[in-house]
Amino acid sequence: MESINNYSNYIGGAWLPPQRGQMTISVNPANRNEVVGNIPLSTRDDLDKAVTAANDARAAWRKLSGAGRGAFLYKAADILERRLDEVGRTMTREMGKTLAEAKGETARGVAILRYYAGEGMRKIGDVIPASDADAFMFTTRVPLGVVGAITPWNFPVAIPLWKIAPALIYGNTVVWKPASETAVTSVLVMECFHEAGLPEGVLNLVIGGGKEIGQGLAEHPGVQGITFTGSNAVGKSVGQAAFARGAKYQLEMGGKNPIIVAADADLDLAADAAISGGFKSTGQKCTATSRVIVVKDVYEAFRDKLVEKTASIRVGNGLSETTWLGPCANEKQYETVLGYIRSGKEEGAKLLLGGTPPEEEELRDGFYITPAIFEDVDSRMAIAQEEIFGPVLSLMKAADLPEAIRLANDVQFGLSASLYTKDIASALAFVQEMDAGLVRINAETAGVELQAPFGGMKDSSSHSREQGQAAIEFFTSIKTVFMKP
Ligand SMILES: NC(=O)c1ccc[n+]([C@@H]2O[C@H](COP(=O)([O-])OP(=O)(O)OC[C@H]3O[C@@H](n4cnc5c(N)ncnc54)[C@H](O)[C@@H]3O)[C@@H](O)[C@H]2O)c1
Ligand SMILES: O=CCCC(=O)C(=O)O
Repeated sequence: MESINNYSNYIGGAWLPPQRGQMTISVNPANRNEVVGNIPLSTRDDLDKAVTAANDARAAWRKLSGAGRGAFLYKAADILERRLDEVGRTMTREMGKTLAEAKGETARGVAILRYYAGEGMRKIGDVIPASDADAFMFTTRVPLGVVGAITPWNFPVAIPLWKIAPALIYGNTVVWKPASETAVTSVLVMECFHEAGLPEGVLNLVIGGGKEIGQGLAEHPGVQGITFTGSNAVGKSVGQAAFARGAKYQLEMGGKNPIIVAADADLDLAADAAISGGFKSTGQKCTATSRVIVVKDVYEAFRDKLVEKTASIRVGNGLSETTWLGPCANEKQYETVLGYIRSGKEEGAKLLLGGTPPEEEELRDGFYITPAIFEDVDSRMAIAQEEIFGPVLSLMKAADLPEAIRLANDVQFGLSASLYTKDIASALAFVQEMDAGLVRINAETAGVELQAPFGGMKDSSSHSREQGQAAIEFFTSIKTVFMKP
C-alpha cells in the first residue's frame, strides 16, 4: 500500500502544518477509494500568519526592479518545466483531466511565467505635456500591496499562475488560496517558486475551506486586492466583502457558451469544435461549449454528425493513453451534472445519447458520465440557461443567423461564443452583436491565449480583464506625477 504524504501550507518561506492540526484528504475522481494526499484544513490563524508575512515582505519586493522580480519568475518557469510530467500526473490524479491535457496546461503555466517575467522590462507609464511649460508631468504605476488570489480546481496550474505571475511582476506580494480539490497540485507549483529562491513572504500558500480561508481573504484588512475565479455564487460573496472594505477586486465566473452553426458552415469542422469545446476536460472549462445553435437548413445533417462522432468518445481514467474523456472532478460536480440531465428530461428535452455512468466494471468507483447530447431544447429550460460544468451539449434550432445570435445572447452569461461560417458579413455581424468577452470565428469556444486580454461580459465577470498586458490594470494603480524645479 503506497504511503500517503502529508502536505503543508507555505507561509513566510517555510512549510508549516495548520496551527490547529486539522487535515483532510484529496481524492482521485477516477477512483474515490484512492487518496492523493493529506492536506491542511487551515483556519483564520493560518491566514493571519500568511497575510502578516506578505505585508512584511512588501517593501523589499517592491524595491526590486521589474527585471529583478522577473529573474525569479524565469527560474520558477525552468523548474516547473523540469517537473512538468510530475505536476501533470498529479493534476490528473486530483481532478481527472487527461494526462495530455494536464501536461499541456502545465506547459502553458511555464509560458505564462516567462511571459510575465518579460513584462518586468516593459514601460509602465507615459510622459504627458503639462500646461505649465516649466513643469514635467508623467505617469507611473505602483503595486496594490498584498493581493489575495482565490482559484478554482479546473485549471489548477494555469489560472493560479495567470494571477500570481502578474501580481508578483508588478511588485505585489501574494496570499494564494487554491481549491482544496487540487491542493497537492498547488503545493508542487509552490515548491517551484520556493526552489527558485523567491524571498520569504512574497508568495504564501494557505490551503483550506472556501468560507474559512477564501472569504477570510476577501474580508481581511491586511489585503489590498482580491483576484477571484470561480462560481457566480461565491464570486458575488467575495466581491461584496472586498467592496465593503474598499479593497480592489476582480471576479471571473461562470459561462453558458454557444457555438452557432450557420447554413454555410463546414459541418465536420463545426461538429469537431462542438465536441472539443463541449467535452474536453469533461466540459469543466468556463469557456466550454454548452449550447449548440444550428440554423434549420443544416440542422439534421449536423445533428447526425455530432451524435455519430460523440458516440465514439472513449471514457476512462485520465492516466490511460486511450482515454479521451475523464471523470467529473469531484462527487459534488458529478451529482450536479446528473441533476441537470434529469431536469433536461423532465423539462421535455430529448436525450439523444449519453448522460449515464459508463457500464465498464473498472470505472464503477469513479465519477464518470458518458457525454450527453440533448435536442428539442427550449431557451427557457435550465439546461439552456444555467452553467452545468460537465459533458452535456444542448442542441437548439434557429430559423436564420439573426435568430441564432438572439438565442446565443439569451442568457445571463457572456464569456465566450463561436460562429462557424464562410461568410465575412455574417462573421462581422456576429462580432458586433454577440455579447461575450471572447468572440471566435471558425474556432471552438474554449482555448485562451495567454498574451491576449481574457474575461467575460454580463454576469460572467466583474468586467476587468486578466492575462496579456491587460493584467497590469488590475495589479497596479496609476500615479500622475507633476514636477516643477
Ligand atoms: N471565468 C473564468 O475565468 C473561470 C475559470 C475557471 C472556472 N470558472 C468557474 O468556476 C466554477 C468552478 O470552479 P469551482 O467549483 O472551484 O468554483 P467555486 O466558486 O466553488 O470555488 C472557487 C474558489 O473559491 C473558494 N471558495 C469556495 N467557497 C467560498 C466562499 N464562500 N468564499 C470565498 N471563497 C470560496 C474555493 O475554495 C475555490 O478556491 C465554475 O462556475 C466555472 O465557470 C470560471
Ligand atoms: O476555465 C476557464 C479557463 C478556460 C481556458 O483557460 C481555456 O479555454 O483554455
